[in-house]
Amino acid sequence: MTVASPVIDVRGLNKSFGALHAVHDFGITVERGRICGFLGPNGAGKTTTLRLLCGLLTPDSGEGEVLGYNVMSQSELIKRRVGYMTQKFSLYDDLSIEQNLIFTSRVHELDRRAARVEAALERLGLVKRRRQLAGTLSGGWKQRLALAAATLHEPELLLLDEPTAGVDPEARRTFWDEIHALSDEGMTVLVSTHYMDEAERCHEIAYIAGGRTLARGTADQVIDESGLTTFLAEGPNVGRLIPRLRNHAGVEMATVFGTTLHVSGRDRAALEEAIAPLSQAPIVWTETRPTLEDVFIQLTADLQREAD
Ligand SMILES: Nc1ncnc2c1ncn2[C@@H]1O[C@H](COP(=O)(O)OP(=O)(O)OP(=O)(O)O)[C@@H](O)[C@H]1O
Repeated sequence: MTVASPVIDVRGLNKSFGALHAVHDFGITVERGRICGFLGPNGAGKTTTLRLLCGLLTPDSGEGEVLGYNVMSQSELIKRRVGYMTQKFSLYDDLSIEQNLIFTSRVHELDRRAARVEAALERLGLVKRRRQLAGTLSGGWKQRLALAAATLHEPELLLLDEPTAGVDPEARRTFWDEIHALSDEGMTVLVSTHYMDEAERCHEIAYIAGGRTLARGTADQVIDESGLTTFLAEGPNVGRLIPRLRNHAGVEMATVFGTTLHVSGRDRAALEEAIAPLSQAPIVWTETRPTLEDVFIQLTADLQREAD
């Protein structure tokens, strides 16, 4: 692999479990040092896609390379060069932080074990807690320990499956600072998440639903390409407008966010027609840039309509 080659360059990946086609024609190119976020509803196929890319599952069909190795035939070589953090905490509750890291380094038969463990403890701010049992750590610290374990062998590609699910905002921010620090050093990161703020912290995102990639690009590109227009209503009890909007042609989504109502659709004229009769004081309407969440709700609704 030359320096300029993408770390991931795959096309047409498919994976079925019996009759369930979990991943349809998945393709992606990710350059070195990029953080790529996978978003999508539960059961969309994000975990399966991550597993296809790190060599834990072999695609039924497809082609391409991960870290310069053939994704169909060299999964063993890929597996050894990636770090994978699963959804479940998979370390030992009854071992200390340090013992867990030593154990992981032995399982992977790493060289320079003591130095690697020490560096990981320092990097993730775990030195003071090194003797604390993993089972007694809070969610955020557990995730940092899991990240330390997943990066101990200095992988070139890191796959994180919902790494911050259930972790408080402060710990999530610290975790993301660490992901960005790794990326700045050249680590390529694929991360699945349900959090919109995390999607915005990725260099690029892929939105997956029903096993298909429905949108791909930077957050701005995904918003621009959605073709959505969004109006925002502010005023007392804006939620009461929803029943009058939902069945109106042109209104594809009407959802309350806090004290504001977001109304979106792709047909601007029809949307303006829908809100016109509701534009009376004290309700104030303004046009706003659609958020990623607006776009994702829209994409999932499209898929649902197709399925019905
Ligand atoms: N080993 C397996 N055997 C059978 N079905 C599976 C297997 N792994 C995943 N599936 C199914 O494939 C589909 C995609 O699952 P996957 O875990 O990839 O989705 P996901 O997007 O990661 O979901 P979540 O956000 O809930 O983690 C689901 O319907 C799931 O039940």
